[in-house]
Amino acid sequence: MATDTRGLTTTPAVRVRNLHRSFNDNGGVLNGLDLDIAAGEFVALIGRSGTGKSTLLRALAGLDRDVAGRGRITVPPSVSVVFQDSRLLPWKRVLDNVTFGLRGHGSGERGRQALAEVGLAGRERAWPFELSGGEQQRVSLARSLVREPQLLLADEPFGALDALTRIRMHALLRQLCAAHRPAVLLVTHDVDEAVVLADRVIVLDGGVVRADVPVDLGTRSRDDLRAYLLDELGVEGEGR
Ligand SMILES: Nc1ncnc2c1ncn2[C@@H]1O[C@H](COP(=O)(O)OP(=O)(O)OP(=O)(O)O)[C@@H](O)[C@H]1O
Repeated sequence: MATDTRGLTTTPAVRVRNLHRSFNDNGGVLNGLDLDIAAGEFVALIGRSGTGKSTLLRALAGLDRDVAGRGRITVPPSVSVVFQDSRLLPWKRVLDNVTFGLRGHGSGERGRQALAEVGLAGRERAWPFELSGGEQQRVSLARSLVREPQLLLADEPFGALDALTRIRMHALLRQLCAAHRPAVLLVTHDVDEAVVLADRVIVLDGGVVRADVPVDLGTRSRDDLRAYLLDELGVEGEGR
């Protein structure tokens, strides 16, 4: 059981217990992983290349049903996923991409609102190819958030963007999460991104959680946290 800021017991939005995943006989990728994410909590997941970050995210998204493994996963009913590429449908206009699959009255208006929230008011009738990479990721975020997910899974969503656009997208994601309060699991290679965005940073290694570090800037500076996490990742010369 997780506890909230008042110390009260809360049911986590995400609960993973003893999760195992393997792709061949060379050993497991996930080896008994446990993880809780509270409702509204923003967790960043870092780890060296090939440690199983995407494997974990896909397991939470239910996108790995054919993969060998066991363990218990509980996620909320409403889950959205954002990937590094925006995965927009090229034959649909921006608004239709956002509202695709949405049912019910007023979905067009909800889509328009979501586009306004990500700074794309007026681009509803554009085609995806007319947008920049950053704008396409904004549409992808709008498409996720219009569904009001209780859990947002993001796999390197800003990995393909230039540094300035990334910074803008960080601000946007923070703003969207403050407004909608989904639980978030963000997979990233970027320790700075993790520290800037997350309430908690998890380091994956050997198929389990190696470190679970709250981002509490009252007790620790961002630089200190960054150095600590780089140490945990085994990045020589960058640690404390
Ligand atoms: N569909 C698959 N079939 C076989 N092996 C796979 C498959 N998906 C992942 N793997 C293997 O599982 C391991 C973990 O992969 P995963 O993509 O989860 O790592 P990651 O931490 O997200 O890596 P990166 O940071 O490089 O994106 C890797 O060794 C990878 O080769």
